Amino acid sequence: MLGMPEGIRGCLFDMDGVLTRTATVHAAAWKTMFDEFLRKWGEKSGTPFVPFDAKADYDRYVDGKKRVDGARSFLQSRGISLPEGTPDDPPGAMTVNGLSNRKNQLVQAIIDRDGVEVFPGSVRYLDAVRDAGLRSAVVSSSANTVHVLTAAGLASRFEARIDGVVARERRLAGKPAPDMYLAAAEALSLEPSEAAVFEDALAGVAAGRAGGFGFVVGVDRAGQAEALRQHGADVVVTDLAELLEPSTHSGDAG
Ligand SMILES: O=P(O)(O)OC[C@H]1O[C@@H](O)[C@H](O)[C@@H](O)[C@@H]1O
Repeated sequence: MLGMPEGIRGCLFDMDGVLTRTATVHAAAWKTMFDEFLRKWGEKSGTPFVPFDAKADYDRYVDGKKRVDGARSFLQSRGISLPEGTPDDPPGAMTVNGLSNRKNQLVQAIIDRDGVEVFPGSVRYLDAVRDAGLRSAVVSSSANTVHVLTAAGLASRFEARIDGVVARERRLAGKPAPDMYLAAAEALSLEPSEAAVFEDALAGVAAGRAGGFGFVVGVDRAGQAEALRQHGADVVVTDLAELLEPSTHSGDAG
């Protein structure tokens, strides 16, 4: 009925791009910040300005990761090494933390201005999970998770939350390491094999595979179904509601 194998007792949901239409909001904020930076960097180093690609660069280096991990990972892809700085660096300072803080300023401004849209199919799926008596947690790298879930009207839907704030407090490694998902399974008193992971990011499905979870659902919002499979998805859907009608999705979950 939920499009998952027997034995799954709980669902661990990524948020941005799975529950809420916020992956594109993050991608836009990353692009504004990195393009500001890359222009300055080009002038300083005498190299041409090559803009951040909000699809290719975002999907490959940034999506699904903790903020500073995403910043560092993209900079590395361009051979740029900046000092780490500290979390209270001013937004836009030429450090990994300063650039990350600038991106956060931008993303929060967009969310405050435009609000948050939920995917209706995901809300239907959350309803079905609750009605089936399964447990559920949200597992997001975002330190803005509470703010986004509240704006989306989903804050009371989950029994556990492992997000960017919790990961920082508990020093959990970020996705693609499985640690955040493992912490969520533990919070629900489930073995990884009893939990399903729902992810739209390559780093996220990789975390699901690395943690030995019972089922990894790739949610393809960006035309990257094959890459999601290669990184660890057992099945790929374009919307969670497809799992409520199992015959329409491609994969091995009958
Ligand atoms: O900057 P935040 O809100 O802490 O979010 C960190 C990351 O959270 C992830 O959920 C998003 O996929 C990334 O795009 C984002 O960068």
